[in-house]
Amino acid sequence: MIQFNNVAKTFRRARVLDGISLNIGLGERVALIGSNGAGKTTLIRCLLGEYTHDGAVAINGLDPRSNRTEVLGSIGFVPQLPPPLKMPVGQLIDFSASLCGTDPQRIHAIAKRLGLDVENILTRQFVRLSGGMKQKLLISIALGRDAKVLVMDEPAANLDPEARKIFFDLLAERLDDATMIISSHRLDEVSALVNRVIEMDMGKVVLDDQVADAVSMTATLACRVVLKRFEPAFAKALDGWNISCSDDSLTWTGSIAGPDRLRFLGIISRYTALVGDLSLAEADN
Ligand SMILES: Nc1ncnc2c1ncn2[C@@H]1O[C@H](COP(=O)(O)OP(=O)(O)OP(=O)(O)O)[C@@H](O)[C@H]1O
Repeated sequence: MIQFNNVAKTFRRARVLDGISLNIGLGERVALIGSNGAGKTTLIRCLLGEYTHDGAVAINGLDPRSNRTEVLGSIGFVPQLPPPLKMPVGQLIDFSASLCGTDPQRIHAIAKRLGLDVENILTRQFVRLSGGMKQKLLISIALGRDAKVLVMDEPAANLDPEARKIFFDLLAERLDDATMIISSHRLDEVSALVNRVIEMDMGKVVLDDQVADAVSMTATLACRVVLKRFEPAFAKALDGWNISCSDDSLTWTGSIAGPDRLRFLGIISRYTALVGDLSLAEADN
């Protein structure tokens, strides 16, 4: 579905992509990870047909630079930095919907599921929304259409846990009909969403790993943490998670979205000395 064949890109004299060859098939969900400056965004920009480069890129056999309209019509893209658009939200939705031939109401419906009530902000300039609101709207625009390829740069970074859970559900609904590339600095943020991890460093692919596809994206885990003693910092760290404590603040119970399992355990691991007992069990949805 997506092919990079010996792709190289040089800015001035710096070689930013250094012979990237990858084949990404239908149904693959790729975490594109790597440190700052590794070349992730540049690779994505080549896929979107924005840069000239050496080597070849193809989506369904089409070169994105010479078939930009057709290729962009098949890609839902959530950029790393929201564009500084002054356009009002309602107009932005209508404009985006008309570009990719979808019904604006599909975008409204996804935004609503993510907790963004678009009807109340139709006349507000996009640039004046909060970071999380912008991200929800960009995700809604990317998912509110029949895109065969979803390309997302740190898509869940600004979302609260509730919106993240809904975002994972929305992606789960697209597993059979879309290929996903999710760029991130941190594997723990995206690990449960993906079935392949590609790590870049200094313009090269340094790791390309198929990963176990065991955690269902829609699973909910019942969670229970028993503390040996209470620390206010622990309560603060769990602020925003769907978890609450007993009267003595020692027993914490709640539910965790399946794909958030690793992120949650990462937080708990900072308080290992406090934890007397911990359980996470898959519950029926
Ligand atoms: N338009 C440009 N002109 C010159 N250099 C550029 C340009 N775009 C990117 N670079 C350089 O290319 C290298 C790779 O940048 P890129 O944005 O692709 O990395 P990245 O892996 O996405 O990093 P981050 O995680 O910080 O977003 C960096 O050294 C960057 O400075």
